[in-house]
Amino acid sequence: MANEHRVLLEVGGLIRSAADVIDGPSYVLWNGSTIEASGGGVYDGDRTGLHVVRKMSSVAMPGLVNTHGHAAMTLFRSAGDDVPLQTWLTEKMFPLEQQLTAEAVYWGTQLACWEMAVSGTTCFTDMYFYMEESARATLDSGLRGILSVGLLGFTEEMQKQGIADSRSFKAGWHQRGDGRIQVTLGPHAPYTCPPAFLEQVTDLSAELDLPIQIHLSETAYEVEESHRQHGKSPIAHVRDCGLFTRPVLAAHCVHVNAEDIKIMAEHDVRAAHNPQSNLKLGSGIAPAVALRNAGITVGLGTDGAASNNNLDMFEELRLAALLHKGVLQDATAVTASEAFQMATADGARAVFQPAGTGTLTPGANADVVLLNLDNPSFIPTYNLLSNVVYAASASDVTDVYVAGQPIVVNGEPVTMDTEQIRWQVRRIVGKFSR
Ligand SMILES: CSC[C@H]1O[C@@H](n2cnc3c(O)ncnc32)[C@H](O)[C@@H]1O
Ligand SMILES: [Zn+2]
Repeated sequence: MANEHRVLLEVGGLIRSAADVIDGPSYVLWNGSTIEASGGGVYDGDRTGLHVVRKMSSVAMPGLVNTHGHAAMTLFRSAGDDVPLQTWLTEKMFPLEQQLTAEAVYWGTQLACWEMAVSGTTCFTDMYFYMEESARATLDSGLRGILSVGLLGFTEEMQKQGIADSRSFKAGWHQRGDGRIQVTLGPHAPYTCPPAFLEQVTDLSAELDLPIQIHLSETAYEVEESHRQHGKSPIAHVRDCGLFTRPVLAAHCVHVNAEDIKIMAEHDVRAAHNPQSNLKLGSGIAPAVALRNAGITVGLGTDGAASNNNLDMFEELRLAALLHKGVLQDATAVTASEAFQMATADGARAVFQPAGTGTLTPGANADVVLLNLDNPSFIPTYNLLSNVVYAASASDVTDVYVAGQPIVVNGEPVTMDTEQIRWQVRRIVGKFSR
């Protein structure tokens, strides 16, 4: 009988990494959750006990990494459009979020996992409420989640509760699902977390050995207010609260100056670039090229579905490659290869994964996405990677594996009950008042 734990995937093309593309017969072999071998041509090792999956009309690529989001905000998709961030947050989202329940977050997160899986995302970050439910939904979906309790520090009671919830979230969930669930700390932003609270979060991060994710320098208003209140930029302010003594993923970084970029580079602060959300909220465009040129690891993200309004990383990948060409009037600003790197290996580094993650090379997680080479997006293929970045879309995704396990097969999610998700989300959302 075939050993189901060693899988040989035979494909018609292989993107092992942004720099290593094979347009022709190739293979990926994984053992359990880890890639054992990959390369061009026909696998010439011993085939005894291998489960062979032959998909010669597909190209295999590493799963996309969504470095910033709020999964259960799928519940609020299109519930607050065409307003700027502060209005969106305080007048639209906060009142809706008051009505959240544990059950709502479970089904909202399952909906996000469904949407992300079928569009080729295998790993995502989350910062939200009722995070035990987000973790449970993620675990059930089979995806990989880098999750944090969203911390708002408006009152001392909220701060105490947030610290306690983060502690118990780590105790209950960190490294569950063979490491698919990873807990981080999630102070929302410097404008919702006072300095003493950010210092406490920094200490907790060191004590629990957990990285931190935070929104930083998203709008011009945030930066102006930071100068008014603290006499410095949000980046300098959180640095002075000690945050950058710990591994930090900073979401947005739209309004950063040269000094901010220097501080981020010096402290190896990683950035999540969310071009669609920043455009939709009218926040601006992050200087992703300057950040990368300074040596900062930049990943791509969607942000929540209420500010995007979808979780499709193929759109972010394409937009990141196009946007900076236009802004800088330089067609070489972000190449297809650089955009792909941001959406995969750099994204994985941004969310604190070990080197090699986000590639299909030996030792990496078997997080694999297949795209249909028979679709128009791949005809013809002068440059396979260019087809993926500039022509492909989520509709080209046919199969998705996370940690070697099938999540989507022939376009159909196999770990999630989509009929149930659809029904539950419609039922739950029907009870919200707006
Ligand atoms: C405390 S849980 C997370 C919190 O963040 C809000 N949120 C979602 N997207 C953004 C964004 O782009 N900037 C700032 N805050 C955001 C979400 O509504 C939750 O309240
Ligand atoms: Zn966000």
